[in-house]
Amino acid sequence: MGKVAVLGAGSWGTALAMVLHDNGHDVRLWTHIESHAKEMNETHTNNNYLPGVTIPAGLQAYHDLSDAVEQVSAIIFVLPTTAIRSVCKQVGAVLKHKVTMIHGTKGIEPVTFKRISEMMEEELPRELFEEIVVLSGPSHAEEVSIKQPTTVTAASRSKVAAKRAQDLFMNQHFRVYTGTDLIGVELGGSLKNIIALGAGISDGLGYGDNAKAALVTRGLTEIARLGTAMGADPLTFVGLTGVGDLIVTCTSVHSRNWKAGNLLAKGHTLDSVLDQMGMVVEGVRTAQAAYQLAEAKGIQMPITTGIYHILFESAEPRDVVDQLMTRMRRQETDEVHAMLKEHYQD
Ligand SMILES: NC(=O)C1=CN([C@@H]2O[C@H](COP(=O)(O)OP(=O)(O)OC[C@H]3O[C@@H](n4cnc5c(N)ncnc54)[C@H](OP(=O)(O)O)[C@@H]3O)[C@@H](O)[C@H]2O)C=CC1
Ligand SMILES: O=C(CO)COP(=O)(O)O
Repeated sequence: MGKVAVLGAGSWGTALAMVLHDNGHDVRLWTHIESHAKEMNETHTNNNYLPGVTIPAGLQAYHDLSDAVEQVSAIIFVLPTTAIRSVCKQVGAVLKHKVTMIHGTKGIEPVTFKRISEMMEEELPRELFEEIVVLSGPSHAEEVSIKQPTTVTAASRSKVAAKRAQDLFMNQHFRVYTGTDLIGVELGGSLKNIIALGAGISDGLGYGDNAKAALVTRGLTEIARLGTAMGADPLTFVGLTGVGDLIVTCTSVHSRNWKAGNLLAKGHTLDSVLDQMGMVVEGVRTAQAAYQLAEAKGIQMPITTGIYHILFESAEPRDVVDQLMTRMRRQETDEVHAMLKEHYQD
């Protein structure tokens, strides 16, 4: 078992570091805040991000990035999307050898429309890695940190790199599949956060299970519509990192995106919601990116568009629901369903 670094000591970085520690790795959990590293090492807790969870004594928090990445065989980026570019630059300045680069971040950059692995490829010196791996799936940190059964997928263009990530993380509580559809896995994990904001809004408005099931199902259709236009395999969206993650994020009490949507529906402003959350709510910026991307590509994403209007143009949630319900009459299936049908007929 070797040395590995987890960059980002929020809820997900801490939970993933605990999985790696359980698997016998020498884990360095890096935070950009010195007092945070000190507090975690002294108290074995991370109360702002994973309250009530004890961090094992052998799992060390680091503040010095060059110490954290020294001699590691793998680096796992578990940061908000907004921090990926700057932390990659910092890693590029201190890392001296090739490693397996993995990330667990779920977002798309507005304006550039870049996925996380694309940003990493742009910012990290090419000689430091071969192919990037994304680790994604229905996996809330709160459950992973207490060893509740969880399944995820490690996807990379390189089967060898995906297998390396599987070997690092897999254990009896944390089951890791491999895959090669990097684009589909990254997009599914990012776009589902927008729909989860919608599920929180729907629940906050007092709508019931029928509305939520409709959001999940029609949300999946528009995720797959954009995803396939971006080069993803449509089948990925019916797997763990597509519908699986969509279900958990739209229904779990742990979801940050669901909670944020719920508060918005109850009349809180976006700024006050983001202040209250104290953790990253990726769906907000991803809604901006997906809305811009759908407009640029002429792709129909009515739910995403409605949520964008609520977030950034002060639209009333109830009016958005009315608009969605009274859109032009359509048939249910479209080109994404046709692609799936073709696949299953093969
Ligand atoms: N939470 C979960 O259950 C899951 C989350 N994810 C994804 O993982 C990613 C991280 O999420 P999560 O752990 O929940 O986020 P949190 O908000 O819990 O933690 C984010 C961490 O990143 C740090 N950070 C913020 N900006 C920077 C920066 N510029 N440089 C260095 N560190 C920085 C924060 O530090 P500070 O304390 O200073 O803010 C904090 O330690 C997101 O993309 C999320 O969607 C994926 C699966 C599950
Ligand atoms: O991606 C997640 C679960 O798989 C986490 O979602 P939230 O950020 O909404 O909590």
